[in-house]
Amino acid sequence: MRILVTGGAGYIGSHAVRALTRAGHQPVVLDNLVYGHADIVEKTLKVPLVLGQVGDREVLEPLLRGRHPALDGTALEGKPIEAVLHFAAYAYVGESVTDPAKYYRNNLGDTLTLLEALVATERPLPIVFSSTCATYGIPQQVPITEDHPQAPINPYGRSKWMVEQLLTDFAAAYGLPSVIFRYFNAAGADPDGDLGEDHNPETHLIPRVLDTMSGREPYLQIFGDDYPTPDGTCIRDYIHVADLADAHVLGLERLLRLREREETERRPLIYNLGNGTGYSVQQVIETAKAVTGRGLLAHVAKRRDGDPPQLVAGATRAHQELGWRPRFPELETIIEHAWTWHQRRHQG
Ligand SMILES: NC(=O)c1ccc[n+]([C@@H]2O[C@H](COP(=O)([O-])OP(=O)(O)OC[C@H]3O[C@@H](n4cnc5c(N)ncnc54)[C@H](O)[C@@H]3O)[C@@H](O)[C@H]2O)c1
Ligand SMILES: O=c1ccn([C@@H]2O[C@H](COP(=O)(O)OP(=O)(O)O[C@H]3O[C@H](CO)[C@@H](O)[C@H](O)[C@H]3O)[C@@H](O)[C@H]2O)c(=O)[nH]1
Repeated sequence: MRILVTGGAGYIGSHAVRALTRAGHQPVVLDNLVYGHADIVEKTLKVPLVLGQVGDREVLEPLLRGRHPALDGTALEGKPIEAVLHFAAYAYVGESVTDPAKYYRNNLGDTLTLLEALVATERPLPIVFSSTCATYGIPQQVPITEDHPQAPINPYGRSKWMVEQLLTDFAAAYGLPSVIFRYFNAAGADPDGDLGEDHNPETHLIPRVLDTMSGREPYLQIFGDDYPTPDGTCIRDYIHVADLADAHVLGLERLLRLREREETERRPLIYNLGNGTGYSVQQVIETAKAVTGRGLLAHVAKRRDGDPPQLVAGATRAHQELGWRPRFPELETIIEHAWTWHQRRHQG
C-alpha cells in the first residue's frame, strides 16, 4: 500500500519508513526539511521525498491522489495514498515556551489542514499520529496508563493534546480512523547502523551523553539532582526507535483491517509506547560508560523548566491489542545501537 509519511526525513519517521518498506508497503515522505535529512530518504531509504509543508493544500491534495512529483523529479505514477503516518512536528519543549505561535501554527494548524484533506477524500484515509507522554504533564502516578488525566504543562505538549482532541472530534463526526501513539522517550538507532538520531540542536539526553564521551562536547549538564527519585535525577522510560517503528506498522495494519471489515470505531485507538521501566539520568550515564568504555565530565546544573520527575509507561494495551513486543527493551542495547550510529555518523 502507498503510505504517506509526514516528517519521514526526521529521526523516528525515517525508522518507520524502513519498517514500512520491510513490511511490503510503499512509503512516500513529505517533509519541509527544516529538521529532516533529504539524503537519508533518497539515498539510504531510497523512497520518494516530496519537499513541502504539511499545511500546504496545494502540495497535499495532488499528493494524496499520487499526482505530485517527488523532489528528484520522478512522478508518483498516479497511485493514490491509502493511509498516513503523521510524524511532522516541531518538538523542542523549551522553544515552545518562548515561541508558542510557531508550535501551534505548525503542530496544530498544519495538522488541521491535513485532517481536512483526509476527510475530503472519497473515504476518510486512516492516520497514525505521533503524540507524546508530555500530554500527561506531571503524572499523578506511575506507571502512566492511557486513561491517566492529561494536563500538559508546556505549549508543545498542549499542541499534541489539541491534535488528540481534533482526532476525537473528526472520528465522531466524519468517521476518520486514527491511532494515537503516546511515545515515551525515543532513543537508540537502527541496528543496521545506517539510520539514527541527528537533531540540530540536539537536546535529548542519550545523544548528548555520547557527544560528551566522544569529546564533541566538553561536559554534560545534569538538569537537577534534587528530584524526589532514589538518586535525585529525573527518571524516564527509554524506548528503542526501531520498536516504535514496528508499533507503527502494527497500528496502521490494525486500522486498515478494521476499515476493510467496516468495523472502524468512531473514536481514536490510543496506545502508550514505552518499556515500562524507568532509568534516572545518573543510571543512563553509568550504562553509557559501561557500553562505550568511555568516561565523561558531568556537572549538576539547575532543573530544566517543565521536566516531570518521573515518566514511565504502562503499555500493556499495545501488547494486548496490537501484539506489539519491543525487540530491544534493554537500555544497554538502546545505548549500544546509538553509539554505533554516533561513531559511524561522525566518521562521515
Ligand atoms: N523524539 C522523541 O523522544 C519523541 C517523543 C514523543 C513524541 N515525539 C514526536 O514524534 C515525532 C517525530 O519526532 P522526531 O524526534 O523524529 O523529530 P524530528 O525533528 O527528527 O522529525 C520531524 C520531521 O518533521 C519535519 N517537519 C516538521 N514540521 C513539518 C511540517 N509542518 N511540514 C513538513 N515537515 C515538517 C522536520 O523537518 C523533521 O524532518 C514528532 O511529532 C514528535 O513530536 C518524539
Ligand atoms: O543534557 C541533558 C539533557 C537531558 N537531561 C535530562 O534527561 C532527561 C531526559 O531528557 P530528554 O532526553 O531531553 O527527553 P525529555 O525531555 O524527557 O523528552 C520530552 O521531550 C520530547 C520532545 O523532544 C517529548 O516528545 C517527550 O515526550 C518528552 O518526554 C530529562 O530529565 C532531562 O532533564 C539532562 O540532564 N541533561
